Amino acid sequence: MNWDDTTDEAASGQEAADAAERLGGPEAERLVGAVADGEDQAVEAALRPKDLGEFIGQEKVRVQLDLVLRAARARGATADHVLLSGAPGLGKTTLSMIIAAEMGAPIRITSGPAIQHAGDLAAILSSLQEGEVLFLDEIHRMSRPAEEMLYMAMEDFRVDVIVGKGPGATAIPLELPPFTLVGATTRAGLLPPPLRDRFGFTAHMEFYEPAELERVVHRSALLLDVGIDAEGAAEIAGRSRGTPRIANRLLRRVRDYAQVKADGAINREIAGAALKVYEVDGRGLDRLDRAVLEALLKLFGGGPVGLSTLAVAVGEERETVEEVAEPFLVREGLLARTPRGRVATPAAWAHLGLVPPRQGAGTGQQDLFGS
Ligand SMILES: Nc1ncnc2c1ncn2[C@@H]1O[C@H](COP(=O)(O)OP(=O)(O)OP(=O)(O)O)[C@@H](O)[C@H]1O
Repeated sequence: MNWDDTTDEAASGQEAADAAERLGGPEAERLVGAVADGEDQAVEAALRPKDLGEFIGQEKVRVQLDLVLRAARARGATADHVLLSGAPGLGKTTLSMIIAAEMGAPIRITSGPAIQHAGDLAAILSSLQEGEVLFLDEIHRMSRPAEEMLYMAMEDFRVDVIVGKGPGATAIPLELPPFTLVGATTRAGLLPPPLRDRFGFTAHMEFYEPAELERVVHRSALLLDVGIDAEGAAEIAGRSRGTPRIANRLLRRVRDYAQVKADGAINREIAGAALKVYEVDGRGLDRLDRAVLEALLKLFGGGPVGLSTLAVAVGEERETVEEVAEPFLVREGLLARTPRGRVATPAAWAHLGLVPPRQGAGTGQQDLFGS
């Protein structure tokens, strides 16, 4: 993205997903990364809410979806196709499973990158049962021919299978049973309008409020059989970057600490001490986030400074700073991307406990160190 783009894309969490796609390691390996790692995948199934009543937060989406599903059930029909957009770890997969459970239907799970040929999609579609939910994660990464096949499947429950090549190729129509497609994307804006228009219901998932994440932490602690008090849950929730997946991951790390260093129960002190060990600060910033902010404030007086210079200063790739660290810093209102370069906000100075330079007083180095 351009360096003068501002908050919109970053705030939506799209960059975190892009970073995961392109950079893999740096985002996927972070304790506060929103993308699932191997351990998450292993334990998440046990922590997923099973019905809409158990699903925390996302009030608007829950109410609207409840209506869509109840109405379909009352008509004895298959539910409309549903598009879920939002950052990684906010509950899109969970919601797709809930849709299937609420409809009493089986679910098939696949993803855009796994469907590279139209034939791959035809094979999946033709083996669906009546009423089945097909969850297509990262739907924006499907190949073009598969996407075009999906248009017809969604609208007419039919696909044309092309047999042969060149002038002799023929299209053989194949009837499909009615099914519900649940598409998930971090990039709703990238979906071609004909695809977007074929979804009967579109839901945008927002980042969670701290109070909602506290409920997520309490619920998960109960399922994991870990004792936690209200302040301990608040401490974890406040550092979870608005994302249930991160809240659950931090809870597991704090649980380890509580088991080794105390009696296994989690309170504020234990949570704070554990997350200090893992270098996740009170606002959910990790080592990389803080290195970027510190360089911006201490070396460049709060900016403006160019991205490449900032990246060299922290010893990271430009892309890592731009796509892994910055989106959350922008979303938190700690850093701004301006046409002249990266600039720290007053909140950034306050967060690191530093004093911003006076207007026109140079880099602010003296103020920073209290002289
Ligand atoms: N509303 C919620 N209430 C309770 N737990 C939740 C909620 N949303 C998500 N979770 C938990 O967060 C974890 C991640 O959720 P999920 O896998 O559904 O996210 P996702 O949006 O599909 O992520 P990705 O885009 O990376 O696949 C799950 O283990 C689930 O238990």
